[in-house]
Amino acid sequence: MATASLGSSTLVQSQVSGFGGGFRLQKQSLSHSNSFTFTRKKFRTIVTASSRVDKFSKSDIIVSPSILSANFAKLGEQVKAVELAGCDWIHVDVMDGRFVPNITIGPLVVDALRPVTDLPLDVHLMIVEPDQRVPDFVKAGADIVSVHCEQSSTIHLHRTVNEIKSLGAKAGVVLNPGTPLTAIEYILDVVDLVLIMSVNPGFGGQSFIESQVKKISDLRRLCAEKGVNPWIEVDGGVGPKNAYKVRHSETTWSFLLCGDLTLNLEDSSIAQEYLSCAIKGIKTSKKPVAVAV
Ligand SMILES: O=C(CO)[C@@H](O)[C@H](O)COP(=O)(O)O
Repeated sequence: MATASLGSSTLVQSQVSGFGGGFRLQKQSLSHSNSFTFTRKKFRTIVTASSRVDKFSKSDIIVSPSILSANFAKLGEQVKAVELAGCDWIHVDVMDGRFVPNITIGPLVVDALRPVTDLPLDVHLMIVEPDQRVPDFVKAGADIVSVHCEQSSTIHLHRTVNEIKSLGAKAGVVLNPGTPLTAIEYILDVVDLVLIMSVNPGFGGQSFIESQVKKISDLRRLCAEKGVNPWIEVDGGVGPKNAYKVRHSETTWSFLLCGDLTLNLEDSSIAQEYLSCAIKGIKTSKKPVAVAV
């Protein structure tokens, strides 16, 4: 079967070029005393998590495709393919089979992806007690770590958000479709990003929940009242046909649109074109105009 492969020479080249501002060479050891241990030691070019994200402007429309739909046997190649197709960040969906009914990946996969791309790794933790795992994900190379505000996931939200920031990553907070904005009112001043779930978390390929459009407008109003300007990310069921609903071009506030990009394309001849069109389609999505007949 043909794949969306871009070949290893492309990968190697992009590892030695394409870095932006300040980086340093550092021997890195990943270790944490949780249910698994990193023992791998290696030399790696380090770009700080914040500097990768700070290269983006809040007025940009950012497309952050989810790796959930990738062929995991070809993950590196497929991440490179979406990068070359023009995406901005890579969205990494981490699920534990407890907070959500699906199990995906852990820090080892983030660690494996880090040398593949210099795009920000935007890690969404759909797990119970994320504070237990945050250090592993940041050490593995996450640039943004987002945790759920629901108490069935994060017990001490303010503490966990501050923990993420103290480790040098950007901190995001996530709301399920049924969770009201009041749940994050008192941490809006400390978060870098708010992620509005426009599907119930756990699976790709679900339909966009329309009621979340109002929640996004209400969030923008709340942020304005509080004088804060976090990234606003909308995740689930977003594609070229409906992205305009969650993008508000009248302001300079950016919206990050995840999902709806099928990474798992098996035909390399159409994969790159398909991905480029999908990303462009999301960024330029417009409300259809009624035509008189
Ligand atoms: O976090 C999730 C689902 O829980 C999302 O990131 C989805 O993976 C987005 O995929 P589509 O809904 O666009 O297919």
